[in-house]
Amino acid sequence: MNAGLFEGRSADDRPQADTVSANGQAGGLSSDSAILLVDDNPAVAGAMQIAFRVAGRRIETASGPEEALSRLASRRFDAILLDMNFTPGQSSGEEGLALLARIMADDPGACVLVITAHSGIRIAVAAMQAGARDFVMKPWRNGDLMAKVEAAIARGPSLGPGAVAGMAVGGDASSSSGSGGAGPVGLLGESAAMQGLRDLVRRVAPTPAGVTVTGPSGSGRMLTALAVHAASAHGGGAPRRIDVRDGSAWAGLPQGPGTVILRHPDRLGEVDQARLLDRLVPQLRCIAIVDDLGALTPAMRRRIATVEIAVPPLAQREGDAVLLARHFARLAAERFARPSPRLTAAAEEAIAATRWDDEVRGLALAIERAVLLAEDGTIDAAALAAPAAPRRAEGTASAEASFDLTDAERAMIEAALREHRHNVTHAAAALGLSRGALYRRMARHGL
Ligand SMILES: Nc1ncnc2c1ncn2[C@@H]1O[C@H](COP(=O)(O)OP(=O)(O)OP(=O)(O)O)[C@@H](O)[C@H]1O
Repeated sequence: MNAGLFEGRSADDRPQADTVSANGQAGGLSSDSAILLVDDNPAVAGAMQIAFRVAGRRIETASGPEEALSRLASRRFDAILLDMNFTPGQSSGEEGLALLARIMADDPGACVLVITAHSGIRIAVAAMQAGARDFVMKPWRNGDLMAKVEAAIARGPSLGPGAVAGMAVGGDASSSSGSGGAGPVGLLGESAAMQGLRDLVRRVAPTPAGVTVTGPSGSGRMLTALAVHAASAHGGGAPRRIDVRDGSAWAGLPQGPGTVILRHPDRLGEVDQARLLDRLVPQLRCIAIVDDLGALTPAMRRRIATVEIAVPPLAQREGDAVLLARHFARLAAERFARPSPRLTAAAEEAIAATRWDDEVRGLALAIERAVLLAEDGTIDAAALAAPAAPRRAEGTASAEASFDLTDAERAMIEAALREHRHNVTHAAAALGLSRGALYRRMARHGL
């Protein structure tokens, strides 16, 4: 927040010769190094953007914690420059320290340099204790700034007090620098439910325990599974993902140490679950996404479901729908090369009040559509009410009556599954079917 730019425009404002190599790049920073600057002061952001661009670096900016976390959820940065105050009049550094704690908890390998005023040495020390790799004092000299960023990236993560052994995504500078590895996974949301979910992920991920991820479809189960993997000992590489309903995919099951994300083991019958179990070697860490824990055989449950992580439906995440909507709006604007749109207050109210079909995925789709259709960079409530895909009315005849029995059976099964939050055992009971019979019908309808 505090002002403070360059100490005048001198030769020092340019990167110093000893930090620039023959190809014009500063020392250890590659030309595709991406830096994230988190600062709400447009003058600081503008000055830093110029400084990094002159040095041939790419830099993105975020004006506060929400935007910073959104950007960090969509890509990995080689270094993060973090201002410590974002609210006018604030100088305690608490906002910056809170954001630093969140960044380090999500990714202990993150390379963070904090930006403080000269009077902020106490804050800088607290930040270093919390895992920051260095600090930059305002006003800064561009040569020093580049050298510090370069050195911090090259140094690699240290196991500071905030770091949990085994959780760091790789232990050296190269694996933390974003080019390789799966990188951290941003599970956004500030609701108590999401904070609890992230805590559980952090506690469970470093262990070899089998984890099942449950919750409604579209709520972020795969993202949660990826977050468990990213924060685990094998988090440096992409995990194998296998939909076990596809028998031919079983050949891809790792036969040694590693992690596999198994989709839908609960959709297999008992015999196939036993066969699958035989293929899961002891050193393999399993993270499974299931609709119905009760459909797992006891043996399968013991192997893959030591801990359950239940992803809460959006309706149970106070305030998160709007935050996610802004995140998806930013992502969509980037993807479609549009200016980042603003959501009106009415649009945000509508987003918070809507029960999103298909959960987070449904919200993302509505926002993407609205971004594409937005004409003046604004998304209002009407833009969100854009035509939804025609849905069969639940339990009633659709507008265009259909007497197709296959369609009717599928509609009833879908309705029962929705009603019982994809708990197959309960849905089967409601339909008067055995679980096996329901699974067979679900398979027939591709559900
Ligand atoms: N908390 C979150 N923060 C950011 N993005 C999210 C979050 N939760 C979900 N998403 C995004 O929403 C979309 C749907 O999430 P995901 O694929 O994880 O759902 P799912 O529950 O695994 O769905 P299904 O099992 O039906 O495939 C993805 O694009 C994901 O990145």
